[in-house]
Order: sequence, then structure tokens, then C-alpha cells
Amino acid sequence: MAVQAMCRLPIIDFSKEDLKPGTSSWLSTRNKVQSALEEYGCFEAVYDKIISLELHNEIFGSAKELLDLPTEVKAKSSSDISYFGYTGEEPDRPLFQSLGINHASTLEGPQSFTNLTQTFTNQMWPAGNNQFCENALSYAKKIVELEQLVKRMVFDSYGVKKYLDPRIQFYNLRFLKYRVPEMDEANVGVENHTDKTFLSILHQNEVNGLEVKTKNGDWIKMELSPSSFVVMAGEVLLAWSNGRIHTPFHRVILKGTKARYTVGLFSFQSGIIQTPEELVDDKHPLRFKPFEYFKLLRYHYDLDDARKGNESTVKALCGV
Ligand SMILES: O=C(O)CCC(=O)C(=O)O
Ligand SMILES: [Fe+2]
Repeated sequence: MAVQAMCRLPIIDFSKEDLKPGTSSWLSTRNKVQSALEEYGCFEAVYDKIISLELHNEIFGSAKELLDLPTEVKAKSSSDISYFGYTGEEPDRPLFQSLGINHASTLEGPQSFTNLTQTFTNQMWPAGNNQFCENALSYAKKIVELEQLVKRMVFDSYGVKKYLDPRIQFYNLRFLKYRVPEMDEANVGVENHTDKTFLSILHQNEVNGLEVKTKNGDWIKMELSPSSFVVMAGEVLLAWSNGRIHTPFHRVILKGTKARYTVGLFSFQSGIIQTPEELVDDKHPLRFKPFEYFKLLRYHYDLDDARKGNESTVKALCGV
């Protein structure tokens, strides 16, 4: 299978000020989002008016400071959900580590994120670290805005806006680090996988490495600027959309002599996830039975590695 450096994912500009539902720029952006997600499961969002270069630099300064803490400190960020807390030094992913802040529910709005970020910061730096807390919070709020904008466009494109419910969504903001491989080490940062999210929004430092597989099996190597974000559909969105939206396989391959950092916002839905009845008809018979998110996650972690990298977990769990 070819690795294509030149082929790019669609690039969609979210910096326009008049991006309000019903306007012509809303409609044209919404249509681009829908076709990019249906064809690639992924696109590059340009969002430079919202995340300034200054905030970009600050958030990556914070990511480095956080991930350079001693392992025993980072391990304090535990979570009963696999991959939501600290992961690192795993034998099959020696280059990779990551640490997440959970936003369990948006019921209380931004205040609950403020409290969680503060608690997380105090756990990592008992003497406090206001700078980290401020950076993580202002960054997360802005990326949540982008996630909600994309989600609103997706629901709007399929005519099912009435099912948008902020009370059932939750987020995990993660800081990821890939160290430079030693001479005799493989350069795979994260192996081939699909995300088990609703949407994933990824933002990297200047070190490229993300590769996305197209439907016809080619790999696109992402080359991203500081104002770009990769918006990617997870398997929950594949099932919710009755298979209309694609969920791409992707991996991270490292080259060069600098560590790669990524900051990711991963979105999820609580409760039972089911395809809206409007997306099911004679031409599109139901492809996925309703499922509960944590069941999907548990099922995924019980799969053996070969199946994890080769098939859709949601199809295996609840495909009709
Ligand atoms: O570092 C990246 O760009 C990709 C990370 C990723 O695929 C993941 O955390 O699921
Ligand atoms: Fe991923």
C-alpha cells in the first residue's frame, strides 16, 4: 500500500466570523464537513482566529512540563476508564506516554471543567501551577467550541438537530508525548487503530508523524501548521450515522530528532447510543444495534491486538 506524502485531507476553514447557522458560510462549511467525514472520516480544520500562536506555544510548553514530571507523579492521574488517566512505558508502545483530564459531564457547564482542571493541576503540582491550569482550561474551552460546532453541522446536515443534547456528552483532554526512538528501536509511536470516540480533535507541535489511511488503502502523511487541527470521526459516530460517516485507521510514525507532542480532545456520549430513526430507511437499513459506550470500550480492550488493528470494534460488537 502506497504512503502518499502529496495527497492531503480536505482543509476546512472555521475562522470566519459569520459562521452562524443558516448563513451561506455555515451551509457551505457544513457541506464540506459532511463530505469530508463521509469520504475520509477526517479533515484538517483551520482555526487560527480562535487559537492564537501564543496559546499554541503556551499549551505545548504546558504539555512538556506535565509529561516531564516523574512517572510516580503522573501515575497519580488514575482513571477507572482505560486510557483516560496516565499511560506510559508500555512494552508494546515504548515511545509513547499520555495523561488525560476527564470532564465527566457538562451538566454544570464550564464550571465543572474549571474545578476538574484545578484538581488535576493540584494533584500534579502540590504547590499549585496556575499557569498550567489557565492554559489547559482556556485551550479546552476553545476546542470544545470547535467540537460542538462540527457536531452541530453534522446533526444539521442529516436533519436531526433535535437529538443534539449537551447533557450526554463528555470529554477527555489528553497530553501525548512520543520520544525520539533510539538507534535500534522501531519508529512506531502508536500502531494502526481507529478511535473509539464520537469525535477526536488533535493538535500537534511542529513534529509531524500522524498518518491516516484512506478508504482505498493509501496512507496520507499529515503535514500540519500550528493553526491546524485534525478532526477525526470515531467509531461511535460511524454507528450513530448508520455507517454514513467513515472512521479512518491511523497511526503515528516518528522521524527526526525532536519529540512529538499532541494535545487531543476526545468526545464521547453517555447512556445508550442509537442511530436516529431518520437515518434508517429502505435504502439505508439499520446497520448497528443500540449500545452503551463503556460496553464498547470494554469489548475493545478484550480483543486481541490483531483484531484491534484490523476491524471495526463497533461492527464486531453490535453490527446488524
Ligand atoms: O498523536 C497523534 O497525532 C495521534 C494520537 C492518536 O491517534 C490517539 O491518541 O488516538
Ligand atoms: Fe487515534
